[in-house]
Amino acid sequence: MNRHDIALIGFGGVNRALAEIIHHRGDELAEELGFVLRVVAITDLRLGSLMQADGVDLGAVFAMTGADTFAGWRGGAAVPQNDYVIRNTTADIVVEATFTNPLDGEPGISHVRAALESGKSVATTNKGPVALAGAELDRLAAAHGVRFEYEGSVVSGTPILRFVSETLKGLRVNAVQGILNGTSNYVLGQMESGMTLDAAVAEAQALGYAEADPTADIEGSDVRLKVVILANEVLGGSITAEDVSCRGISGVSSADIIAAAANGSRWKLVGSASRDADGRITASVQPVALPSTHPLAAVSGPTNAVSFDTDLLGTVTVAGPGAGRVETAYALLSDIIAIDARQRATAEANQ
Ligand SMILES: NC(=O)C1=CN([C@@H]2O[C@H](COP(=O)(O)OP(=O)(O)OC[C@H]3O[C@@H](n4cnc5c(N)ncnc54)[C@H](O)[C@@H]3O)[C@@H](O)[C@H]2O)C=CC1
Ligand SMILES: N[C@@H](CC=O)C(=O)O
Repeated sequence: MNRHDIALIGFGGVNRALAEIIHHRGDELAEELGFVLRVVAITDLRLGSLMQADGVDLGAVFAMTGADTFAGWRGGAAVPQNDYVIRNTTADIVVEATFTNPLDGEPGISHVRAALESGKSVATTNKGPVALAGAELDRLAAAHGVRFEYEGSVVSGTPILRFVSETLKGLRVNAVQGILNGTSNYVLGQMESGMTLDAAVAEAQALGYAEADPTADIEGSDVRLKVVILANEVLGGSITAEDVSCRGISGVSSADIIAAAANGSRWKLVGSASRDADGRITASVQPVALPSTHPLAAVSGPTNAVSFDTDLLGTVTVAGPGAGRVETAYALLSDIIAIDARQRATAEANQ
């Protein structure tokens, strides 16, 4: 049976959840998908790095506690030798899930670049490389005959990007608007129930929804990156983060929320982008008090929703999990499945 060897770069909530899926559901997935998944390398800031071409014992990794590192393990080191591991691992797919850096996309961009340059396909949930260097990395992947997949960079495991590129084929999407951040939506909901912003953020962190620095969720820079990705992927734009005006939810007070509720409205952090007749893209992130009749008003908790304005079908709205460790790990699995399908199609075409 075909096999994909995986290198996990970053071993926090999302990549650990992917490793658990592979560990617990690997046999079932192999039967269903026709390929085996095996982890052959892991790097993480806290754990160090591990390269084992014959497959990492994931049970032993899950059993690590406290200050344990990979030092002393066969093929292990106490420091995360990311570049060395990415370039020298026997993996054919590198899964990048280190933190999203909204300023310059590093170290994610360098990790993805190193993987593609060394002939490995990449699956990532890291928004930095996609939003800040997506076009360059797409070109690099094509030049090396490998894939760069990033379904989880927008709306977690809910397959927004492939929904547009595969299911909405033939339609022209002119605008996109959505609730694109699970943490801020969860926080606004908890504030509706009387919780403070700080307490609600702490809950979102514990639940695995928030960024390493939750300022990105609250001040809107996370949604800003997602708007860039949607504008470029879905509307065919080539905008940058600077083109997206951005205001987060820190200015929305409990009093604002109570006043909105009295009018039947709910505050939501809305990201949007639209293309005018000349092809110019206008994009923004801002909190809006939506009337209860608005399709996005009822979207609660870490759920996200995106509305696509299309020429032939009118508005199509998709809702689903927008954050969460397991939900986002599923996005990575869907990327791996897409990489496998593309490789098989190429192999068949070359026969
Ligand atoms: N958690 C979620 O719901 C979602 C997360 N994402 C993105 O997925 C990525 C991972 O998210 P989580 O696992 O939740 O974050 P996390 O903070 O739990 O894990 C990130 C891991 O990367 C490691 N790391 C950071 N810098 C590193 C470096 N230079 N070298 C090696 N390891 C490094 C950290 O030690 C940590 O274990 C982030 O980019 C996040 O924005 C995307 C969609 C949803
Ligand atoms: N912190 C983000 C995670 C997904 O991108 C969010 O809350 O949406």
